[in-house]
Amino acid sequence: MKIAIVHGPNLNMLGKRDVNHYGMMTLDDINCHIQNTFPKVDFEFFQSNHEGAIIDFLQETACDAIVINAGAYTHTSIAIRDCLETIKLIKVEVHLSNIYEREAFRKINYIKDVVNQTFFGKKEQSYMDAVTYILEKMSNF
Ligand SMILES: O=C1C[C@@](O)(C(=O)O)C[C@@H](O)[C@@H]1O
Repeated sequence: MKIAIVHGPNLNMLGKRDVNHYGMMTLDDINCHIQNTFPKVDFEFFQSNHEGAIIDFLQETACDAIVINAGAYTHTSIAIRDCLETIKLIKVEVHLSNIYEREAFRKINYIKDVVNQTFFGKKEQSYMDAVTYILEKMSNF
């Protein structure tokens, strides 16, 4: 069982972004934290600042489930939404910050209704909750 962890634009800049919203961890810290928390799970980590590259990755993935933080594309990308809608895997959306308690434009979410679940507002813990959700869901199959 392999889980893809997909990080969208600007998430490679974690550590330099607003710590109040995103926490202190860098992207490498978060990826290591995920792997260390779930040592028996095989992960594929992917980050891109490019919408098309994210879509290419999603279309080609051989993973069994997807965790995606689409970053700002969450609020703009019908293309990523359409891509996720086509993929018949367990898909979980995450956000470090609470997108529903920030600017109005962050309340627009093109992704939330083409994924199984969304976790947000708990900084890196949002990713851990997403992986736990997937593992529980897969153990029920
Ligand atoms: O880049 C990001 C990160 C984010 O997805 C989050 O993880 O909280 C929230 C988005 O609104 C923002 O554009």
